[in-house]
Amino acid sequence: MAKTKYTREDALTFHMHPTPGKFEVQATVPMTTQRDLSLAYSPGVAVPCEEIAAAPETAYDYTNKGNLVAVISNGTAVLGLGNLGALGSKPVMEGKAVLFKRFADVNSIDIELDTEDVDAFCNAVRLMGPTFGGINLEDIKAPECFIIEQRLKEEMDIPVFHDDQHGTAVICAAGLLNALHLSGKKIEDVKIVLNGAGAAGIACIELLKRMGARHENCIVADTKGVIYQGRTEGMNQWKSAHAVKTDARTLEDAMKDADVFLGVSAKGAVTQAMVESMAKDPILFAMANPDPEITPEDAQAVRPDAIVATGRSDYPNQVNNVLGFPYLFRGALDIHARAINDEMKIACAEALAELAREDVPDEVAMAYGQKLTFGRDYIIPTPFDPRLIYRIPPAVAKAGMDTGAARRPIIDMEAYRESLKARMDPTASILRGINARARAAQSRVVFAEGDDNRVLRAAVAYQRNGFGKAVVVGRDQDVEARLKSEGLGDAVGEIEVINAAKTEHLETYKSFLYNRLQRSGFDAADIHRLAARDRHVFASLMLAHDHADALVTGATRKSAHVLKLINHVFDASAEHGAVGVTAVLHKGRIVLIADTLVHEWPDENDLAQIAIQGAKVAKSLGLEPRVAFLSFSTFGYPVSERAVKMSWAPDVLDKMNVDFEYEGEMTVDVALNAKAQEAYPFSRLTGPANVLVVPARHSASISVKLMQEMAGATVIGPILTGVDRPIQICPTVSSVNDILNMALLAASKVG
Ligand SMILES: NC(=O)C1=CN([C@@H]2O[C@H](COP(=O)(O)OP(=O)(O)OC[C@H]3O[C@@H](n4cnc5c(N)ncnc54)[C@H](OP(=O)(O)O)[C@@H]3O)[C@@H](O)[C@H]2O)C=CC1
Ligand SMILES: CC(=O)C(=O)O
Ligand SMILES: [Mg+2]
Repeated sequence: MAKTKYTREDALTFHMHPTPGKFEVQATVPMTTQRDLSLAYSPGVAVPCEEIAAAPETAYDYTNKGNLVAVISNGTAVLGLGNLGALGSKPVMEGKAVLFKRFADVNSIDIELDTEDVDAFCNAVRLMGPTFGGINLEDIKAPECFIIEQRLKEEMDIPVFHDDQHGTAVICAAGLLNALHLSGKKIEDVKIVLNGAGAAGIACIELLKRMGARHENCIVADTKGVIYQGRTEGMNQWKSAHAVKTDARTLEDAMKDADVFLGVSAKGAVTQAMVESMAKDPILFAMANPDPEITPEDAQAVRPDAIVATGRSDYPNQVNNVLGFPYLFRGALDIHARAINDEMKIACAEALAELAREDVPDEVAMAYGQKLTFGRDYIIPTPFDPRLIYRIPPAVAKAGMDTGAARRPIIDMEAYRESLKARMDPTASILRGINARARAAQSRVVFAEGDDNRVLRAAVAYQRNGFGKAVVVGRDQDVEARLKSEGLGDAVGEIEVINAAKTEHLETYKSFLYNRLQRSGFDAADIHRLAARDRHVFASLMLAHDHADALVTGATRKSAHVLKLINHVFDASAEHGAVGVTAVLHKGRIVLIADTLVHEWPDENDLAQIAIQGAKVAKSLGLEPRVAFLSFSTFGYPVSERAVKMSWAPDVLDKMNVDFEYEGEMTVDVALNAKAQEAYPFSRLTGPANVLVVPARHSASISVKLMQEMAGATVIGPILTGVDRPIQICPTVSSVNDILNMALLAASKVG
């Protein structure tokens, strides 16, 4: 798996834009009219206040409590970076909050408490209990974290869960169950060495012991070495509980003949010599963040038989609590749990382990750009597995119900599973799918406009993110100056720059172009000008000669003009079946609008062709296409001469035996709204449309831009489809990210 490359500047820019930090708060009720105001606030708000005061459990009905979790830290053990203080921990806590939302649709807010005093900390958290449905404690160092969690659990009536302890323990247990399964060893027989006797370490070893690991087979070590019976230095009661009778004094001693190494300590704590001394088929979970105790490369260099996991997303086998806390809380919140108990944790671990052993569906493989099969490099589900949301919380909720932790049991588990599926935003997995496919394709993408700083930044990002090779068309000195002015001087040697006038292939390109255009009024001088001076034509020629795999252009000139130039080299016109399809992503929905680029005023045959290309793009994005032909009338009313072609287009498709749903003509609300569709029971659409074929390019442009400007929708495209080679034409207003997205579409051959 390629390592994701980013610079310190990338990390800072990510956190600074579009606004400082990683999330904002949004209202879920209308706040427009005087009436809204009187209901949301005084006087209407008094009614739920009184109800809750009389019956506290109704807070789950009238407030956001039931789906709100606080991520609370004092910053004393921020990842493996040590004590960075409360404020220094805020980026991590904001990060956990957005992970809650992204993976389990749990609303979450970060709270950083500026105290290392256990009493002050506990008081603050306890007092804010009414606000939340659960408390996720994070990055608080041991041993204070044990006291804090224990006390808050006793004092509060909502789940209090220290993620570094139990989240880590649950994922570690899930991964270990599967790793042992693969190496044919049993938990009760294996010799386990744990390095790091803090929050994560103590919880991991305790859970593994509960699951069958034998006390005398487990050696725990910390900065002072092995925790043996009788040791006095650097001890506390939680460490003492795991002290064993042993002659081993150092980690090195302990690792000899060990079957399992678990690291929740610090970067580089393990050497290759230690790994070499382990038993046959060793298992190493080097979980320190952001850098592991030993890298998988280093471990496997000396022990190719090792199964290795880390806490990072850029290696196989990510054993990270991100796989646990979102789903544990989802399940706990949905039963209005009083606590997250051991049974709920074990159910979570077992459900995760079981999921990894199952066949990975194609949609997951597509999202990862590779087939994942249970084995040494896939012992635990990947964090973006869309099955997690409907497989893990039900297991947690059921265990909570079975053990009396539920205040409100779930009656219909099947309906619950369905409701969990509906929580997830499908657009995220689509974007991820494009990313992963581009990464797997490793395409050489030519960026035609090397004289534009946005394009250069996108090209650098494309290559540095490991998607493949970026080639820019431009003059070396100009590109160098531009990169330097963007603070990307170090990218000068990385990116290949091709100067059209100087390339060795110019004569070949010119003769190819002359052959195509000699009977269209172009003479030799025109051909030279086009091939050597026009970067759109030149870049197209590179693509036509397989000197690149994909092309991105259009950021500096109007799309229609660029398309005309590309047509000198490729058959990318309406007559040849080219179509522009734009993806509009908004509020968890995605619709494709076509034709947004090529056909000015399509007739019914063109419209059928546009539908076919639109459906093709939908399928390549993992959607089941449902095409609607749009108009301002629905099934013949009101009658209009201009709209009639939209009702003829389905007739054209009827004769073509296509394999997707289509219907029309209809207005856009009927197309998109299941309720509105009920008025037309004869309609062949089985649900809201996701491909909208519009009557003309002007209506396409108006719809897309209106959504973008008024609703703030994310727009990807127009995706040029129906052309032999992957070419994408960006709108001139594109940002760096838009251009990068277009490059990824081209690279992954969507369209
Ligand atoms: N992958 C994942 O999901 C997770 C990973 N982690 C990682 O685990 C690590 C520990 O986190 P946490 O338990 O919260 O922190 P704590 O501060 O509570 O505990 C750290 C423990 O590690 C020990 N330690 C530190 N450096 C070394 C070293 N070089 N050799 C041996 N022992 C060492 C400390 O020893 P002593 O007691 O002597 O000070 C202490 O016992 C961090 O790197 C963190 O990122 C944590 C949670 C989840
Ligand atoms: C993953 C995590 O919680 C940590 O490293 O602290
Ligand atoms: Mg943590």
